[in-house]
Amino acid sequence: MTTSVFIDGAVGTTGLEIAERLGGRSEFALITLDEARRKDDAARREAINDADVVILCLPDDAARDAVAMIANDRTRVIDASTAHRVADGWTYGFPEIVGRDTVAEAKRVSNPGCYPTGFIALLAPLVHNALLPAAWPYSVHAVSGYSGGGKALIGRFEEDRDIAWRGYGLSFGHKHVPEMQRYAGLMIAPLFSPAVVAAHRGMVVEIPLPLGVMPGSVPPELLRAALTQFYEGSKVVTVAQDLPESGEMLLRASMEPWDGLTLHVMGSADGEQARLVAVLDNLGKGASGAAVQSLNLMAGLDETAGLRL
Ligand SMILES: NC(=O)C1=CN([C@@H]2O[C@H](COP(=O)(O)OP(=O)(O)OC[C@H]3O[C@@H](n4cnc5c(N)ncnc54)[C@H](OP(=O)(O)O)[C@@H]3O)[C@@H](O)[C@H]2O)C=CC1
Ligand SMILES: CC(=O)N[C@@H](CCC(=O)OP(=O)(O)O)C(=O)O
Repeated sequence: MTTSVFIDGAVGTTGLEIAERLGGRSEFALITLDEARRKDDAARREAINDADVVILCLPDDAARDAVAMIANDRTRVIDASTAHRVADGWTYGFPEIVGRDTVAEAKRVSNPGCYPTGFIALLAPLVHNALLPAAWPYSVHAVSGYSGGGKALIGRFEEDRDIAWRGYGLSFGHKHVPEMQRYAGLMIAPLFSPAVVAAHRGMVVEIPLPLGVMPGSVPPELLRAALTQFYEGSKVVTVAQDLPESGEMLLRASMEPWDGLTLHVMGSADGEQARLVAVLDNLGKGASGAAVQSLNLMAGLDETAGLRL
């Protein structure tokens, strides 16, 4: 059976990468709107209601408007925006965390944010299994390639080649904090310090852990073992067992599209400190790859079909 798919926002950064991953796949038939009609509400309404699955790759307000255009009981949604990530009635599209069957059966799926993907992948299994405390003020430092800010930020970084690093979120309240707190099961909102580097894609999310002063904490090796067991069998998420041989971690500006996620647990010799680090592609498991993974499950297919792993 063919699943018809309409990508609303198909020529944006996320939309284009989803279309690339669906290209040549006979299980899906893409509904497309030409340049003259892609922002025409009547045309979008028709395409949305014709589709079995609509994937929203739009700014938050436009995503809310698109959902309001659905006038049938059949059309299912994957929303790549932040609009519905902690909204009632929506399933968080993180199959490894919420369960593959839950995503497969969902009608309204909210694609996780790019930074929260790394944060939640590292913390949720450990907090849910009481290996790390829920009542702790976690910090999270992260860098993203500039494609994370869509067409506008890509334009800015490609115009001004002198920006090497851009810290932001300086007045707090970043839009990703609520989903990080909710799905990692935390009692206290994490302190989030995001930044952008002069690379098109790629992301590193780091959570420093002062284990020695954290109540009920366990040694770093146990944290790594628990994550390894949790993600056993996943073709998308890998837990590194050793330190990189070179003794350093690199994000390369030439990174190719990649839909995987690698988790690292690095611990000090005395076990008093650890660094949890997630490495991903903001446009891969952080956006388009995750949307295709959920779409595969919703269509009853292998979750990794068409992914770049
Ligand atoms: N980039 C990333 O790494 C990630 C992005 N996301 C989310 O995905 C969504 C899309 O982001 P991204 O692809 O980066 O953004 P872009 O700015 O690259 O693309 C957004 C697209 O939406 C189009 N658009 C805007 N308003 C409308 C409308 N009313 N009707 C139809 N089309 C419209 C834009 O048109 P036009 O081309 O004319 O401007 C543009 O093509 C956002 O909500 C973002 O938060 C999520 C995770 C990561
Ligand atoms: C580098 C950059 O600007 N990143 C964006 C997050 C990516 C995004 O807009 O998408 P999601 O919220 O859907 O993940 C930001 O920090 O606002």
